[in-house]
Amino acid sequence: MNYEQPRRTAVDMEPILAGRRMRRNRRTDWSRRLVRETHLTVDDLIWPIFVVDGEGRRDAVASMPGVFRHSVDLAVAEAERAARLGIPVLALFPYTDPDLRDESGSEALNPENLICRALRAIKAAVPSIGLMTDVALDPYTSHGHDGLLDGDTILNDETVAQLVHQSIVQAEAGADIIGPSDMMDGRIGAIRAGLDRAGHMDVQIMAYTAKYASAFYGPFRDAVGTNKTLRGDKRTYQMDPGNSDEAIREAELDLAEGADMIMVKPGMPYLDIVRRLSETFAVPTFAYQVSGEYAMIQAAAMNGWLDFDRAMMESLAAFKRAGADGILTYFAPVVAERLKAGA
Ligand SMILES: NCc1[nH]cc(CCC(=O)O)c1CC(=O)O
Ligand SMILES: [Mg+2]
Repeated sequence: MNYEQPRRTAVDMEPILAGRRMRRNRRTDWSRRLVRETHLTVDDLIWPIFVVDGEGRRDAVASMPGVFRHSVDLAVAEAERAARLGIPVLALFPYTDPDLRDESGSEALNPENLICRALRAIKAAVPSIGLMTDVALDPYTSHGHDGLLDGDTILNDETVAQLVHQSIVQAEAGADIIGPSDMMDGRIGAIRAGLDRAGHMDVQIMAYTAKYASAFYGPFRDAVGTNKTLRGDKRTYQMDPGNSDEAIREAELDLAEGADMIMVKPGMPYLDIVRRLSETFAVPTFAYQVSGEYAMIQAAAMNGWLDFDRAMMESLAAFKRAGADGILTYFAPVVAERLKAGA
């Protein structure tokens, strides 16, 4: 068979193109760089790290290859590394000893708890880095829920009162940004008022504004030990994955209550929400590329099914394109190193 184009089927392209050739700008590397609309920089990164009791401890998280739970001394070393790389903020998450977990999550209020000790140690050693903390009760409760339970019911207002207390304890220990991830109603306003009354008017709040009831949190729950403790699911407080307008109302409320920054979580499956919120509100809008997203890319790369570097960088570029001002990502140190190398 001869597959050569017979002359008579050749189309005259000139009237169709009329000189409009999109590929012109894509021909060379310098031109692609020149016309690129969005850029990822190290300033976009928030690095979530896990801390655990002990000393010299570095426990691998099985479902998150490359991620560890660090004891406070080694978390300080990680913070030094982050500062060297220019990462602006670390987000701290505790693996609470099972013996310290109880029905009401009382360890969350202990000024000597793991998170507070980590905050003080990192602040003292690396004063230039921003520190964000998670406000919710799940790593501290025996049932793994973010709130207080009465039977099977999460008590909203009672929970909020405890979250206000938790926030003040964290601010006292040195938290710069409070990150309420619990999805109780009214907690942003209550936390703002509580922080102000306690003299912490400069402590920022990044609200987990549109946090969905997602399967993509699985590996994180391994890391903080809540896969073992969690009874049931979080669908009475986290958002339904089918909803988008509801995210707008959540953002309106959080901003009216005093949030300095808003966040969408998970990230990649919810880029439409990132776009809507960043366009609608024009306030600093963040996305959390969660543990399950990290695990997906890592697992495929480890199998040789994806090019790790390219998939990672493309996934992060997508957040910028969607309008995010920054990304919480477990890839942060690897990305920062890659950006520093000029790649
Ligand atoms: N308040 C808990 C919390 N804070 C951050 C994450 C998930 C982060 C991730 O998956 O990387 C979760 C999990 C949950 O709601 O069960
Ligand atoms: Mg809300």
